[in-house]
Amino acid sequence: MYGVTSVVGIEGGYKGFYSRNTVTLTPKSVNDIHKRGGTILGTSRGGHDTAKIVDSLQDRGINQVYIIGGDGTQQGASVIYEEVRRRGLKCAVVGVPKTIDNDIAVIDKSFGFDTAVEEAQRAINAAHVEAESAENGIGVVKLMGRNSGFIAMYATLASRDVDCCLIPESPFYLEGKGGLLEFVEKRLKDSGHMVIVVAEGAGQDLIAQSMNFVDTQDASGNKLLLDVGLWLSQKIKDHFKKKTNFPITLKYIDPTYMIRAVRSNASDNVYCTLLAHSALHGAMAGYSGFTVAPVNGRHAYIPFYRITEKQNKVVITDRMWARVLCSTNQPCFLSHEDVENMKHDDDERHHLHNTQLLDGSPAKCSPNCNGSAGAE
Ligand SMILES: Nc1ncnc2c1ncn2[C@@H]1O[C@H](COP(=O)(O)OP(=O)(O)O)[C@@H](O)[C@H]1O
Ligand SMILES: O=P(O)(O)OC[C@H]1O[C@](O)(COP(=O)(O)O)[C@@H](O)[C@@H]1O
Repeated sequence: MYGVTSVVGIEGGYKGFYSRNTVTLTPKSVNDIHKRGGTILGTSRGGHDTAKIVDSLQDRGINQVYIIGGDGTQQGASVIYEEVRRRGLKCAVVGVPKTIDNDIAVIDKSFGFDTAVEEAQRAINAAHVEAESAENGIGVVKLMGRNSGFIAMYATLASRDVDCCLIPESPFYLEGKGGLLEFVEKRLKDSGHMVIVVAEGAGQDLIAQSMNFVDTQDASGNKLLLDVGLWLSQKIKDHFKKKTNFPITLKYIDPTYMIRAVRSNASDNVYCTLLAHSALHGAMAGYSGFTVAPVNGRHAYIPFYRITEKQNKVVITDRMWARVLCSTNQPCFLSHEDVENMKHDDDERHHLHNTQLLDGSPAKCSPNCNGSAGAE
């Protein structure tokens, strides 16, 4: 349609720009990739040398670059775009949102999220079957979600077999009145079994405290997480060990990488096609410096600075989290005062955001240097 003659792939993430040769991508070579999990190009953490990346774009004569990944990747794309602009290069920089965590701000959802939620159902179902079959059976399922608990939240709502959902945004505590252990005991007495879904980033402060853990980071600068599923399982076992006549059977399931590795589902496949079309039309129309994705159901071009200014997180004073609490009947672990304070903070943030929009803040999604189209 646009008469493009050459499309190349960069292998191994950002560092692939300057440490590897490109691979030629043709309609034939990518024809079946939606039927596989993972990535044909490979991925990596770290390795963001902006100057070298833009040198490589320049040397290779690349005039459109499509960068696929999560919120860290979009941050990287944003600084590449700034450098491309600073050098005055004719190269469009486009971000495509792909992460199962759904932690990219502004957009309706990221590619991969639906698939992850769907696959998480299998693990929850297994945990439920195991828990139901044993005396005082407890199934603990860990799901991905480093800072954002969307997978855990949606999987919980979708499955309806979950008795308690723990996410990074909602602090919890174990001991004492209103604590998790009290709830577990009560639920076992009432139903004889239960399923707990925990997002990998939940309760990290609690674990760090109990283990005197010092922060370490991966190559991308992300905090290395401790295994909340193992920790929680042990705490629950320890609690019931102290009780006489209350034997439990706990099964811990960690399906995280199995979930990330599956092929995308039908809804994500369609979504991916729309993202690709939209991204391409945007770059061909002369835009640059944007992430493409639907916002309130409409495909939009969102300037990088809007995408990178914050992370998408579950708002625990919103209705969706209330629906989870309603469906599980779990404690909310917060006092009335905590909730009011959070609401107040959210209102203030919302007000500030709207004021910035009305003020007409920083740069807009800019037209590409070839300037064939696009309004500021
Ligand atoms: N603030 C940043 N500035 C520039 N590059 C970044 C930034 N954050 C992340 N990156 C780059 O994006 C890559 C992917 O980020 P990471 O957080 O690992 O994954 P994700 O894209 O899934 O969030 C990193 O390895 C790094 O090269
Ligand atoms: O953004 P992606 O690649 O879909 O995956 C996000 C998930 O990957 C992780 O960063 C873990 O991945 P790695 O073990 O490969 O570093 C999780 O913390 C996070 O929930």
